[in-house]
Amino acid sequence: MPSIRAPATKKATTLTVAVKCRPLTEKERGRDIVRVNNNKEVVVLDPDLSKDYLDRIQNRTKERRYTFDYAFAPDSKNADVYERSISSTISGVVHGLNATVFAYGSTGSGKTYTMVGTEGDPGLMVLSLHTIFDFIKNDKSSDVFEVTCSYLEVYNEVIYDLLEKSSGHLELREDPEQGIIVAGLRCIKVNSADKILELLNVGNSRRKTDNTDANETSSRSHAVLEITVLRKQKRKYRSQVIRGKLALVDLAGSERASETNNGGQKLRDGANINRSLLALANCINALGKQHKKGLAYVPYRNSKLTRILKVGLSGNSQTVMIATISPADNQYHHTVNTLKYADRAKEIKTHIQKNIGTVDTHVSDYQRMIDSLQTEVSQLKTQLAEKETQLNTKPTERPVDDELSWLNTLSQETSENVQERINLQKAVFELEETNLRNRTELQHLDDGIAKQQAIENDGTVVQALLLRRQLVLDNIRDNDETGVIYQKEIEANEKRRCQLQEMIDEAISNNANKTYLRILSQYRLLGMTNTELQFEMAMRDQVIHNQRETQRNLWKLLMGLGLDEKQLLKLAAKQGITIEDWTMTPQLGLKDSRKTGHERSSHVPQSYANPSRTPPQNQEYGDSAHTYCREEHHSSYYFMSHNSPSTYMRLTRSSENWLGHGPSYSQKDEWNKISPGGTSCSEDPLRGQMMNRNSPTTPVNCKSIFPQPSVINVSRAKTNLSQAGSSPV
Ligand SMILES: Nc1ncnc2c1ncn2[C@@H]1O[C@H](COP(=O)(O)OP(=O)(O)OP(=O)(O)O)[C@@H](O)[C@H]1O
Repeated sequence: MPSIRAPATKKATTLTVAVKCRPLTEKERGRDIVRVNNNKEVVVLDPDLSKDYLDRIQNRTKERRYTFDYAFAPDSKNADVYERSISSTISGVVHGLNATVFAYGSTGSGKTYTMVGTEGDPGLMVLSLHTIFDFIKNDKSSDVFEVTCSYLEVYNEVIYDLLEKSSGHLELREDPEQGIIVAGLRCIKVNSADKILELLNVGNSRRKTDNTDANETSSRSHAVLEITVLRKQKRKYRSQVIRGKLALVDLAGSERASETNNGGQKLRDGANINRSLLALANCINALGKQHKKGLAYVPYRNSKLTRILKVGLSGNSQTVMIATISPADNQYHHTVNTLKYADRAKEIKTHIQKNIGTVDTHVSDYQRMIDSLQTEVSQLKTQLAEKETQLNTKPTERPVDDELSWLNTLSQETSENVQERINLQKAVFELEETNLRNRTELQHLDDGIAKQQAIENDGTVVQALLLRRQLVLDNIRDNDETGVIYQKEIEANEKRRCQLQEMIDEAISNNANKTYLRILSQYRLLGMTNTELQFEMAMRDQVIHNQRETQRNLWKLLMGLGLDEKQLLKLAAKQGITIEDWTMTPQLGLKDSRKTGHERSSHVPQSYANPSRTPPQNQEYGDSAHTYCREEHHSSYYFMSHNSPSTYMRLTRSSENWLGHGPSYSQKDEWNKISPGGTSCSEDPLRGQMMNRNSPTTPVNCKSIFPQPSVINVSRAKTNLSQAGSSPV
């Protein structure tokens, strides 16, 4: 019997921001200039004591005041921070929700102290782990839990596994289900908090730290501890798996070269740390701006750190930012800077939903292909490394030093060139996707303005719409400017690629180290094929996304009919359909950490089956009018407006398919697409593929049937890609 699953509810939530001020350390002889009021307000006094009364009342003081969800004075313990600001978030992880906690602040402000802590004052990582295992221990259901953990660091834009003794460089990969993941990262099964703490200690001892003027044990890398809780539930028809993830992030501290007195490697580390923190700050800026201005492009791709934090910043995650500050007067600028970003982060919205899969959920074919390609790429990399060692050790084969270093440079540059290309190309697609949405909104606004002008007397609504229109136009312009920069970078990358290819070709024809060069060529080629496949997958993601959206809409429609649960189940049974997860659907079981006391129990109602209850609101299903949940199609660049009239068209058509009537060809042109080869096609929601209309079991190449603007983008991208990767170098 076919079955449909009630959609997992989405809940829009804002980032929780807590500020923690550390005590003055013994070494610091300065003045304490930070005051915390009512556990919410942070006041930073003007460090310049010489300012007189007149300056102050004429507002010439540099005193600053900010309000946050929570603020903690220097005498607070880590346990206070934990209890008040994140404990409720952590408990959601056992119920299939994602959570991210990250500490942000300048060097020496207390991030590591807050996240890791000491024996007498255990940090948030330690306290969270205890909560998770306590929950599991006290769980009375028959569910089976499996907890795994990974621990990585990003140092100088390279990812290392902290749970591996001598970890190599790890790569980031985009997974349609899980978002960004780190390929090859070790995930260890654990059954107690103590075991994870042991691993945490081992990992911390491997972390890159250094003694700087600002901090004796300054972390020079960003560390991410990720705990995954799998909960297997036996259901009537099949097993269900709920997966919750908790990411705890200890960032490296921003610093000023002039203050740290660093030189050489330390200076370079500092520059890299600042670069990735700047990328994070830019993302926070853009996300904060989005709240006011709609769809601004968020440059996640500018650093590994921001790509790793992407889900925590805007996707399916309940996120807490702990901004750490020092109370010392000589840290005034750092403190105010941190507070400014924290203030902006308050505006960031994420969308949380349970991660539910079934045991028989199969990995898509595309994903398998990409996985195997990536394994091949990583094997080739190992071969390359081995070859390099041989070249170093075998005296008979050893080429002259010049050749060796030339080959090393070539290999390094080839690898960087491929990675850069992949990143740039995807960034351009994401940018185009953002602007496509902006243009759709612009179109709606123009229609709205025209309609409103015809009926309105005082023009207030028109004014508001015009204001919004201007903001959207600004966004489009900003994004276009960024796009031009990316295009130039792609051209430069392409030029470099040609140069590298020529160098390798020449070397092969000159009989240089052939095997090595062939491996290098192969590596390049596979890197590019990999990119192509990822794009194909992005298209597929979009089809899946649209299916989900249609299902969501169908569900909404069902709920809106006012039938009770029994009637609906009966109706479904008549059609031979089982409805799964009925009671679980509207329940996220999550508290809004921003509220306190009795206000906190903002649960979504248990069931909408009772007609007297409120039908689902937009927000609970992801604000369908203006909120676009990127986690569902994070790598996609096709967009169909959520609030356009076509939503209903899609629903009608798809519902017919769902009920087994087969596709209807009488719908609008939008759904009657013609591939360039002249084949008419329609989308099969069950297969998630476009099918040839004349032969409904024959899939049609997806890229040919999407709406016009996207088709243009893809062909251009495809051309670029084939130019870049079709011929082995
Ligand atoms: N709440 C606190 N109570 C007591 N000491 C603290 C507290 N927070 C931080 N410290 C002390 O301040 C110093 C700097 O803290 P920490 O190493 O955690 O800073 P950080 O922000 O992680 O720095 P970096 O970015 O350089 O790694 C340490 O000596 C730490 O013990």
